[in-house]
Amino acid sequence: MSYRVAVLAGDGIGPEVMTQARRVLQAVEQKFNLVIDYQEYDVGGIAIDNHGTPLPNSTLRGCEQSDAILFGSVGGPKWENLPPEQQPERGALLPLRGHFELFCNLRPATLHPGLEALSPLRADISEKGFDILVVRELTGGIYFGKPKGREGSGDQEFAYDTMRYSRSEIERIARNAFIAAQSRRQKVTSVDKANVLACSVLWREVVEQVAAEFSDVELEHIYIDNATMQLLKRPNEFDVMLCSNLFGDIISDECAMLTGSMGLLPSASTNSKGFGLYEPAGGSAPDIAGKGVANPVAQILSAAMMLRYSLNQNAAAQCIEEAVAKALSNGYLTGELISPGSEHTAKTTKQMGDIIVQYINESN
Ligand SMILES: NC(=O)c1ccc[n+]([C@@H]2O[C@H](COP(=O)([O-])OP(=O)(O)OC[C@H]3O[C@@H](n4cnc5c(N)ncnc54)[C@H](O)[C@@H]3O)[C@@H](O)[C@H]2O)c1
Ligand SMILES: CC(C)[C@H](C(=O)O)[C@@H](O)C(=O)O
Ligand SMILES: [Mg+2]
Repeated sequence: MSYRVAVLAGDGIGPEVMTQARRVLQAVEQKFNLVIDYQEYDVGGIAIDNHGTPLPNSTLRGCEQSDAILFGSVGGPKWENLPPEQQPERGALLPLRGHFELFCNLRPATLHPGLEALSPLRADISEKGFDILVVRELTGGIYFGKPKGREGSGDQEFAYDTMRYSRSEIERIARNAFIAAQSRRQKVTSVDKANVLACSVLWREVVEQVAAEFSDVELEHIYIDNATMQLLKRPNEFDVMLCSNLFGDIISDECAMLTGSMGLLPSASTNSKGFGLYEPAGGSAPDIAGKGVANPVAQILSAAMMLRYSLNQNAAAQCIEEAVAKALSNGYLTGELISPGSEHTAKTTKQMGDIIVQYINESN
C-alpha cells in the first residue's frame, strides 16, 4: 500500500523526536512492505521565522493532500510575546484542529508492567498499574467558543472566553468514548463540572442519552476537581475518561505524569472520515530542547497511532508498540524517567530510537 504523510516537526524538541519516529517508521515500512511518501512542512515558530505566519498556506494545502499529519510540537519563549492569535499554538495548532474538524482526541496512558517504579505514585497504588484512555473533545468548548477577547483599559480592562457546546458536538464525542470502551473494560467516566457550568449540565444529559445505546458499558459521572484527586488515589479503576476540551487537556497531562513522564504519552486527533493529526500530548519542552535528551517515545507511539487509525496498518502499529514496551521494560530510559540513586543510566534520544529500531528488526 502507498500513503502520503505530511510531517510537521515544529519547534523545540519536535524535530529531535521526529527524526527518531521517522527511523522507526522506516523500519516498519520495510518489514510490512509499506510505501509512505513524507512531505515536510514548516509549522509554528519555525514557520513564523521562515514565512511570517505560524500556519502558511503551503503547509495547510500539503496537509489537505495527505492521508495523515504527523505533528511534533510548537511554541517556545521566542514567540511568546507575539499577539496571542499569532502565536504558534493559537495560530497553527488550533486552526489545524478546527480546519480538519479533528474533534476526537485519544490519549492513551498506560503504566507499563515492570515500570511501576517510574510513577510518582505511592508504591501500593502504582503496583496495581493502570490503563486509561482519555477521550477528549477537541474542536469545541472554551477553546473555540465565541466571543473571545480583551477590551477596555486600566482598571476596567477585562478579558473573556466563551464555553459553548452543542448537543451534536457532545453526542459524537460521547459515542466515540462508548465505542472505545466496548473493546476495553466497558467503563466510561464522564468528567464535568455540572454543579457549576451550564455546558456541563447539557454534557451530562447528552452523555446519559448516548449511554442508553450502550447497555454493555457502565457509565459514571465525576466532577473535574474530584477526578484529578481520584486519579492519584485509584487510577486503576478508570478505563475511558470522557472529557470536554479544557478538562481533557488537564486530565491528560496528569495521566501522562502518572506513567512517569510527559514524553511517553501519544495522541491521535481524528475526524469522522478517519483523517488525523498525530502528536505527543506534551509540548516543545524548551528546557531540554537541543540537548539530544528528549524522550522520543510519545512521538514514536503517535506514529503507531497514525498507522492504526488513518493508514489502517494495525500489524505495523502493534509491532512499534511492542518494541517500545520491550525497550522500556529492558531499562532503556531517557533521563527524565530516572530517579536519583537508580541503577539506570540515561539514554539519549537517538539511543532510544536505535534500540526500538533494533527490536523492530529482530521481531517476527
Ligand atoms: N502540541 C503542542 O505543540 C504543545 C503541547 C503542549 C505545550 N505546547 C507548547 O510547548 C511550550 C512548552 O510548554 P510546557 O513547558 O508547558 O509543556 P511541555 O510539555 O513542553 O513541558 C513540560 C515538562 O515536560 C517535559 N517534557 C515534555 N516532553 C518531554 C519529552 N519528550 N521528554 C522529556 N521531557 C519532556 C519538559 O521538559 C518539561 O519539563 C509552550 O510554548 C506550550 O504552549 C505545545
Ligand atoms: C498547546 C496547546 C494549545 C494544546 C492544548 O491545550 O490543546 C496542548 O496543551 C495539548 O494538550 O495538545
Ligand atoms: Mg495540553
